[in-house]
Amino acid sequence: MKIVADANMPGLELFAAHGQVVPVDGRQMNPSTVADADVLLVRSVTRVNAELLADSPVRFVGSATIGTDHVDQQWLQETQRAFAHAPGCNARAVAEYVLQALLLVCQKQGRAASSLSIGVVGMGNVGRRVAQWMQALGMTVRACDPPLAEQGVDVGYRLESIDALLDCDVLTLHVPLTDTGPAATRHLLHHERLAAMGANRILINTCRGPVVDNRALESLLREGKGPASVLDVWEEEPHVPGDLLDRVMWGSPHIAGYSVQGKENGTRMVYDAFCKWRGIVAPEGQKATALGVLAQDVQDERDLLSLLQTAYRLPDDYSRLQESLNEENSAAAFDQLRKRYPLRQEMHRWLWQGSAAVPFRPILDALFAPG
Ligand SMILES: NC(=O)c1ccc[n+]([C@@H]2O[C@H](COP(=O)([O-])OP(=O)(O)OC[C@H]3O[C@@H](n4cnc5c(N)ncnc54)[C@H](O)[C@@H]3O)[C@@H](O)[C@H]2O)c1
Ligand SMILES: O=C(O)[C@H](O)[C@H](O)COP(=O)(O)O
Repeated sequence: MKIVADANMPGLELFAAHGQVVPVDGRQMNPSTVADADVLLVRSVTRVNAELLADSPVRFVGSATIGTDHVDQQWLQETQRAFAHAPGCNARAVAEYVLQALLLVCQKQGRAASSLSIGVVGMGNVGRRVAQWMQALGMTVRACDPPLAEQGVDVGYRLESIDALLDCDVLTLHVPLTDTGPAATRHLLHHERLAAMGANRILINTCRGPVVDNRALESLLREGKGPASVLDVWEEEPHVPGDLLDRVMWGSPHIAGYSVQGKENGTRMVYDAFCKWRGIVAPEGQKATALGVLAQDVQDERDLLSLLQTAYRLPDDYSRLQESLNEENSAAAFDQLRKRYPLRQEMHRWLWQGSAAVPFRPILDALFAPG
């Protein structure tokens, strides 16, 4: 069996027991790369559709990602090709990123995050965790998810419209990128909505770049009328517009979900689906032991930010992304930042020891809860 895989997918050795694994640059995959492949394993940068696979014998496609906008699932189904992805694999990494982003902006603005309201747009795997953690921090949480509202799903919050949420102090986006249907999300945050948010609000986008109209955001920020923004994702990746990067508060190269555990979970979930597709029992994964102890007292939000930054520093990602724009080929530099991303552990991989002021206990419990 020939298994063509994105070379950036960790843990490919799991698949090596089942055939010949051929690692390929995800952006360079083309019909000839998959001409004699049985299995295709991708990440978000490979477009999987008829153009890539029509003449290929590939029968199983796995994407080690949460997002699936790069995959034409309908065509895969119509042509009887099995598909699996990794729902929720890196939700925790994204929630840690959002928490740090929020604390950084608040520290810079001299505000207490706990006193703010946050609108969570998209209450799936990531959005629900973010909502739970922000509530644990003491924020007022509001939520929006028209598809779940339509289905009558109870997510623990009253589901409001996106327009109703524009008066929240903070808006955080956790929707898939979609182009059709009443809940399509491309340019969900268009010029009018961004302008309605205004300069006193905070916008965090960790879902997909085109959910925010990047040009509208840049022009509003240039005029001093746009929300303080933290962007992990960009409308035309791997191209990042320098004028927008200069105007956001923090930015990063689509790495919010790039924790060690987020990536490992992604591969593992696709591997389990692959084994099921082949009718074999997947061997158990190894149980991880704690990495060590983080000893730090948490008396205020500054301490909480500093604790988070023992594991990961968003400002470092921002600096690296800014520097990458000086490279002759900044799009290739963007991909390299992602390919060579430093190992980043999720907080729950450590044991935390210290004293905490009462209001911070719920968020610390959530951050260090196993699983
Ligand atoms: N930056 C990163 O590294 C990173 C990491 C993980 C996920 N993501 C992105 O984040 C997205 C969300 O992840 P998830 O795991 O929560 O996905 P999910 O599928 O579990 O949840 C998405 C939710 O969005 C809702 N939704 C759809 N259209 C909506 C709309 N117009 N308004 C409000 N809600 C809407 C859906 O009903 C669903 O509940 C993914 O699709 C992916 O594109 C990015
Ligand atoms: O959808 C996802 O899971 C994330 O956006 C993921 O982290 C993207 O990473 P990539 O597949 O581009 O390496």
